[in-house]
Amino acid sequence: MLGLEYQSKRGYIGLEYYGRTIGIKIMPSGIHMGQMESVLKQSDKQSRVHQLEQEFQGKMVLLGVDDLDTFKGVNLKVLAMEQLLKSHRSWIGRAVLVQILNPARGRGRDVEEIEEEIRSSVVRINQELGNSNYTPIVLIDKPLTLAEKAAYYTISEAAIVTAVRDGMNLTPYEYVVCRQGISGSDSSNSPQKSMLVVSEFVGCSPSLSGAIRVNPWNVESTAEAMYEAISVSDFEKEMRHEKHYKYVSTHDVGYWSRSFFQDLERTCADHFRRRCWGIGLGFGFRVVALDPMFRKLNTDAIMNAYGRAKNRAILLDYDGTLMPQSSINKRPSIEVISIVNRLCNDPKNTVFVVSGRGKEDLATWFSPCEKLGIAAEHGYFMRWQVDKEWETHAQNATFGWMQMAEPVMKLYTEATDGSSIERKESALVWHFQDADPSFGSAQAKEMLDHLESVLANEPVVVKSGQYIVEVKPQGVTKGSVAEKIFASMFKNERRADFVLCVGDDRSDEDMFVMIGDAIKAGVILHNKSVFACTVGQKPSRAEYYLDDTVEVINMLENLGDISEDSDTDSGSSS
Ligand SMILES: O=P(O)(O)OC[C@H]1O[C@H](O[C@H]2O[C@H](CO)[C@@H](O)[C@H](O)[C@H]2O)[C@H](O)[C@@H](O)[C@@H]1O
Repeated sequence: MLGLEYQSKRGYIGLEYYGRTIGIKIMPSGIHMGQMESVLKQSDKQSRVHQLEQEFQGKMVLLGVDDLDTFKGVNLKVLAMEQLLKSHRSWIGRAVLVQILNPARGRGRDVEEIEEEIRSSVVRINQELGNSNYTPIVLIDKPLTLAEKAAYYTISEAAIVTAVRDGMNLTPYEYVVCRQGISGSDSSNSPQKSMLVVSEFVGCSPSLSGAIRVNPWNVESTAEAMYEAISVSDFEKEMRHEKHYKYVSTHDVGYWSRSFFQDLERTCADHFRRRCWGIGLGFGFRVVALDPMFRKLNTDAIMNAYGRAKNRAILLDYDGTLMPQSSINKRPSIEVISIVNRLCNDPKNTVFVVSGRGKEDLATWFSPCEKLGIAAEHGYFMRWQVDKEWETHAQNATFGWMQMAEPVMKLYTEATDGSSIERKESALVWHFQDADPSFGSAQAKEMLDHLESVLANEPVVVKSGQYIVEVKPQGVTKGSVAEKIFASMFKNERRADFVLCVGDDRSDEDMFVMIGDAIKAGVILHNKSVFACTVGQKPSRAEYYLDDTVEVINMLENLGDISEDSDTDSGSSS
């Protein structure tokens, strides 16, 4: 949604946005039941009902209540009424459309034109199909009180809403409540009837499952729906009314406001313990929420813990962690190779580079680091050290989905100058780092949605990363890499008592989450020497951050020095 990460929570959608969860839920507002009931009790409403019952005696009234504007589809409704009478001539003289036109909220040529159009249709139809005793369409274009409108609702057999675009539109709700009447009155003891014909383009339409739904642009089918509404059996009218009244009366504004406050409390429960920072200017201004425990990684603290530990797990992401994102040459520098080697050569250490990159590049680049473990393609391939075989995540995985994903990526590549496709053994990646930034990210959001729908039934996930959209097999995450490393150390009686995990992007968050799970499961000794660290200050599951790759390299260099010193010490003492 909007290219942002979201989860389906219980009954609503939770958007993850700069460290906060934004809850999104459809709440079809509803009416104020108390207000409606007090209107129904008004004496002038009752007397107006009696007058209208006499005025329309022997007639079946279909009712429209709309504002005078271009979107309400009033003329379409009038034309549908004409069609109903022409197709079912037995209703001529018996069916009447009463159309209440609330005064326009503004004036302008479009309003004048639509008003003129409605009037001339009504005059023409009434002349053609009416007579001195029968007016097929009654247009009421003066302001009415709610009590007067309630009287019209009460005497009408069906309410017709044919808007071509609208918001919620509570006319059908008001109609249903008026047809029910007041509890305790004589009429409310006998079963009530009501029928609704509602445009599919109106907000309330999905909530009224007993309504006859129409596309108002289709005049013939709207006419048939209006005919059905007045001619079905009384029993069916009662059943539909009962269903609607039950929903409308229980889901009023009070219900939805209580529901809203419950959701608000649940969604924000966690926000109170976060620290919020305003960053950026103008349209770029954002509120970022960070955990109060989120802090800069202290070099002394990690060096002390490192020095004390006996079994260390060190998991390092590559791009954005060991390698600056801006670097053109992506090969690790001699300095990085030397630091990684120093860490690997310490027998207390299990060191892994955990990356989304392919295994050939990583193996070539880190070939001087013989004891380094490599997890490539987010862990689809893992190798414990240079002289060991590559392990594959799933032996019998199928990749037929690539033939579905690639044409979609090609479409976006053709339309987005500077973008390209990377084919890995287990994944396909669309890159847009060299495209226009805003167009590239807009295309990426659209493509992500497109791929998710095309691949909905395939065993893959579609993820966005640093200027990439990637399709990869389900279950392949850096989190499962971390899990395997901790489990293997535990099995070999080398349970980790020091964990350093550094990464910069979304895929690395899976490792941070897994570390928490491993602590709970006891696979890692305790959490005093656990350093989950993201690169850059941003919402993260990591407790620590370092500002950039330079700080990461400096910190690793310090740890490498400790290992080298202890190696020298043990060498000299032997
Ligand atoms: O897990 P990482 O080590 O962070 O790797 C993730 C992706 O790295 C590569 O993409 C990145 O580098 C590209 C330039 O070489 C750049 O265009 C892109 O924006 C970066 O995300 C790699 O190509 C991807 O397959 C990895 O998933």
